[in-house]
Amino acid sequence: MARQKPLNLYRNIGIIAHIDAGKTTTTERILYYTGKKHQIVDVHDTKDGKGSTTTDYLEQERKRGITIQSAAVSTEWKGHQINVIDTPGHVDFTIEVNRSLRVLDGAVVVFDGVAGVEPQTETNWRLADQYNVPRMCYVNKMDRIGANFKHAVDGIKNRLGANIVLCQIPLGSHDDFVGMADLIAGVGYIWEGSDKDSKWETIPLDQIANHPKVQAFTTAADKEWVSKLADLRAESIEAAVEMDDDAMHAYLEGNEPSLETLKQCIRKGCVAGKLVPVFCGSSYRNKGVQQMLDGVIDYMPYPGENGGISMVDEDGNIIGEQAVTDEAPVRALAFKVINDPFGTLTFTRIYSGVIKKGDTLQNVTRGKKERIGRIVEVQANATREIDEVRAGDICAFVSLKETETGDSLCDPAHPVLLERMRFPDPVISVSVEPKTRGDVDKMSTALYKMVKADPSLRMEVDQETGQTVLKGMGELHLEITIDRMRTELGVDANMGKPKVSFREAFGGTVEHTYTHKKQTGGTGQFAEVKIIFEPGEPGSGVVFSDEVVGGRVPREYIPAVEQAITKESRQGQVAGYQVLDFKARLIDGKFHDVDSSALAFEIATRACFREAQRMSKPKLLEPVMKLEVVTEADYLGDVIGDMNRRRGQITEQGQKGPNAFVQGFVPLAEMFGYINFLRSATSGRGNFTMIFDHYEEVPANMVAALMEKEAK
Ligand SMILES: Nc1nc2c(ncn2[C@@H]2O[C@H](COP(=O)(O)OP(=O)(O)OP(=O)(O)O)[C@@H](O)[C@H]2O)c(=O)[nH]1
Repeated sequence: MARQKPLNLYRNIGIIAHIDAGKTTTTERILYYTGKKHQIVDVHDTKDGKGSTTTDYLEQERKRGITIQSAAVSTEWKGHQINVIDTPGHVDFTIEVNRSLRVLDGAVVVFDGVAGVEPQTETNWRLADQYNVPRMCYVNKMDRIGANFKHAVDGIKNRLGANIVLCQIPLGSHDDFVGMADLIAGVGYIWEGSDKDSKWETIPLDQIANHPKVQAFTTAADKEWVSKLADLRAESIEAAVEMDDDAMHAYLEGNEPSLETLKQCIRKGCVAGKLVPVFCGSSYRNKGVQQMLDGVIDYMPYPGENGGISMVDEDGNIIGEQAVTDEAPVRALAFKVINDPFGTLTFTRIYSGVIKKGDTLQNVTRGKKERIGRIVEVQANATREIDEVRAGDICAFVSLKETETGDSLCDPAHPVLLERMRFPDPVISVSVEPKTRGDVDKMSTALYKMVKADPSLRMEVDQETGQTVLKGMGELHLEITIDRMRTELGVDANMGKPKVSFREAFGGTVEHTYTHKKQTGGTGQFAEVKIIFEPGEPGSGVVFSDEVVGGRVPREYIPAVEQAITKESRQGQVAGYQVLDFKARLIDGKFHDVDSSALAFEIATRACFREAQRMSKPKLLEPVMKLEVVTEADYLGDVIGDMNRRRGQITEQGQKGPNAFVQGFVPLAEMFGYINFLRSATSGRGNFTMIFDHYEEVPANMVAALMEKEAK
């Protein structure tokens, strides 16, 4: 079958934001207006158990009202196929945002019009920078009391550093939110009828100020925006034409660009990541969503418009780029695995080629064959079976056996690895045990499934105690995993006290020689290694270099040395935590024709590592979290005092809408149960967000006390 829809009529977009900014509501409205859903269901309703929003379908999500899993939904708008990924806002689920961004072509970043830029928006924005994802902004909740478009836009410019073009500005705020000015088209939209109607009257820009609904504005700030409309439009035109030399010249010669030219200029800048169009609305009141969808079509890239996907070798070095086209061998990336009552769904992004039902693909990451049985497209209310998928598509394969998140699926005749997703290491761990003794095996099978679906989870068995240990990105992340295991897989488990995942580092550069010699009759063991260990930059990982000359350590033993360093670095000398970021340079060594072996070199290297790390005055590192607390101003003093007691470092404080906020860094070890403190200190009115930021050295005088606390 030939391609039904040209690639330029596709948009694969993500909706990303801070918790509660309104992603789920916005996605629901998108599905409603694009005709895939016939009734508006609100997140409020679901919390009361009255309805069910499409993308929030897990029981925990309904209970907690937060979106844990990002689900891909396909829909259509004005002849375009739009695949939307609703990503979770909660900080513990950054991983979900991370992997969605990897496979998206563009993102709509949703802001709460009252709160503006929030910590998770910042984190997600930086992730989108890393993956070069073009973005547009949608300032939602303009109907809320305290909504402040200027505050949101200033945050986008100053805190996120975005070069923006205002495509729309709201006309009024809170109860006065009566419409929007479209600065690109040069018109105003004034809402008519009730919220449910979502109808509007279109009027010329210069008549907006005279409209009776605008004349009735009650606040000076709302009136001021309207008085500046002509200037704002001129600014937007300038920001647009700056993206294109021809348009800029024509504009400088006094020719007003056409609407078409303006849109092309903004599209060019947006696709290249140089310009961020800004929209506004109130999803809850059905205002602005259709215009925002038009913006998605006008400004978000189609698959391949921004280049293809990088192909890499085993070490992750880029070896080429695969363009997005049907005419190349199949290259696809599995980005999410969901255990669903109907079987496992493996969400996959197809970059090139055509995959048909019944095809066999090569899972290049695991070196296994994978047969494609059923292929489905997930729509608002149902899954639709399809026979084939092509370059640019996002779909789910049902019941794949071997594939995990991040794996590359390819034409078996042309296997190649696609650029990997990067996942952070867990920062917190808990012991878990089944509620019923007989459920031990069932629990480890269930945990294995959870870990397979979520690359930011790890499961280990503690060698000393035999306990099963689950590691993740935060307390809530682990709690929800255990909860999901109960509801989805029927295994009930208890969690122990959460523990911090500390790390270790070399304190300085050490050159050390170790000789392993053993002679107990028969063949002996002999190996000598001389290694320089150097601390590396944060995030540089473990780097090994073989700098031996003249065959003083024979080539066949070098892999044993490298592996020994990796193994030994998992258990450092301060307190048995993983040693991060160092370079190990093997510079010399000795061997013996008869007595040397890979094992002897492994033993020598491991001992060399242990002694060298101890000699280097090693450091203990702890995860440090970025914390933001928003509360009524009266409580701010107590919150700050408490942050200081928790070894916190305040970086910023100020006003956010009607509330005060404080931001800073606090060690995770001091943050367990923080929610309880905050509730009582602020009479339940304070909110916080906490995101892992970096590892930092534990002050020497704290090491013993911390280790003692951990041991309890
Ligand atoms: N006043 C107002 N409330 C809104 C608007 N959009 C969403 N909300 C409300 O804000 C709350 C959060 O909305 P959600 O859509 O669940 O937000 P979310 O960003 O998906 O949240 P998570 O999935 O938990 O990250 C809900 O109570 C919504 O009804 C809006 O435009 N105006």
